[in-house]
Amino acid sequence: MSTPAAEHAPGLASDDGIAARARGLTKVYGSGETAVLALDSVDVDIVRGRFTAVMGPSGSGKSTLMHCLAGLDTVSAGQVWIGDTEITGLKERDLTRLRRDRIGFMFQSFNLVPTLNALENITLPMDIAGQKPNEKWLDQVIDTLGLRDRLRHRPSQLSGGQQQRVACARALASRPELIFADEPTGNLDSRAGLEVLGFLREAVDDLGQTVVMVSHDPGAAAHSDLVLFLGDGRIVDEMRRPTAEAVLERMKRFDVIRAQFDDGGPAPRDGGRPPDDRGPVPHDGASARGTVPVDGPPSEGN
Ligand SMILES: Nc1ncnc2c1ncn2[C@@H]1O[C@H](COP(=O)(O)OP(=O)(O)OP(=O)(O)O)[C@@H](O)[C@H]1O
Repeated sequence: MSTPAAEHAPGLASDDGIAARARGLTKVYGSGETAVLALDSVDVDIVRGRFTAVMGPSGSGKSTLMHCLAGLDTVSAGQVWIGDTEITGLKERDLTRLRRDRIGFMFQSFNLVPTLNALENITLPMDIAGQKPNEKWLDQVIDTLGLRDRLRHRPSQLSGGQQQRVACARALASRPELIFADEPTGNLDSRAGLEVLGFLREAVDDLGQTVVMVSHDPGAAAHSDLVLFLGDGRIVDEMRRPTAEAVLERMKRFDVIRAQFDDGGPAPRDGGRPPDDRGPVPHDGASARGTVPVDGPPSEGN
């Protein structure tokens, strides 16, 4: 399959349009009576050149899923691939190199180095890795993010939104196959948050990047192409071309389920999917377990 994103981003490892994949991904924290099943045999395909949001109630496993997909945490069972490289079972040294070379990270705290200016912060991971930035790409990232006239400023001379844009540029600078963003707007006011989401959207649409974002905010998820909903460590639903209202409505259903459970009823393992949606997983891969068909992503963004 050839997507515009694939054409934009030569040299990516996998030819099948999948930037990251998990099969049977299971994560248990602790052991014995205190063991917590954070991820329960999750199957998921992250489509390349798309913006995927991961949502779900607190404790549903969003961060754990992101950390396991990004090779930041070990898995208890199952397999994870970045492109066509299986990362489960990689030695720590190889995993570190893979993360450095192929993945960009954006966290709630920007983690900028206060003594370095914006440009130095942006190129820092590549400097550490001894890599030369591709100047044309770097220019494109800097201009897309509107940082051209801020490059010589230190983080303390930048607004929160500008700092997050620098963090975004740093994640993009080495042209990673995949960007993982954990609550990237969590520390920002709504205007700056919207800016960052707009830039992530542009990174996908204009630069062909693949973004996976964990968020609590339906408005943030509305910038994505696809929302995966986690409930009790499972992908229980997904939504294409989401709107904030539709995501909010879906999230409310988790609250209803939780309230019923708190009242003594059994908690369904499907996170409140409507009864009609509870059929078996279709053979084309669409569905109930969060497997996104390669040919099925939306053709337009928000
Ligand atoms: N290091 C850990 N040790 C033990 N339990 C953990 C650890 N990390 C996460 N958990 C548990 O695993 C489950 C999933 O946690 P996770 O942080 O992935 O959820 P989340 O959906 O990201 O939550 P939130 O929205 O509150 O950030 C929770 O029950 C959590 O308490």
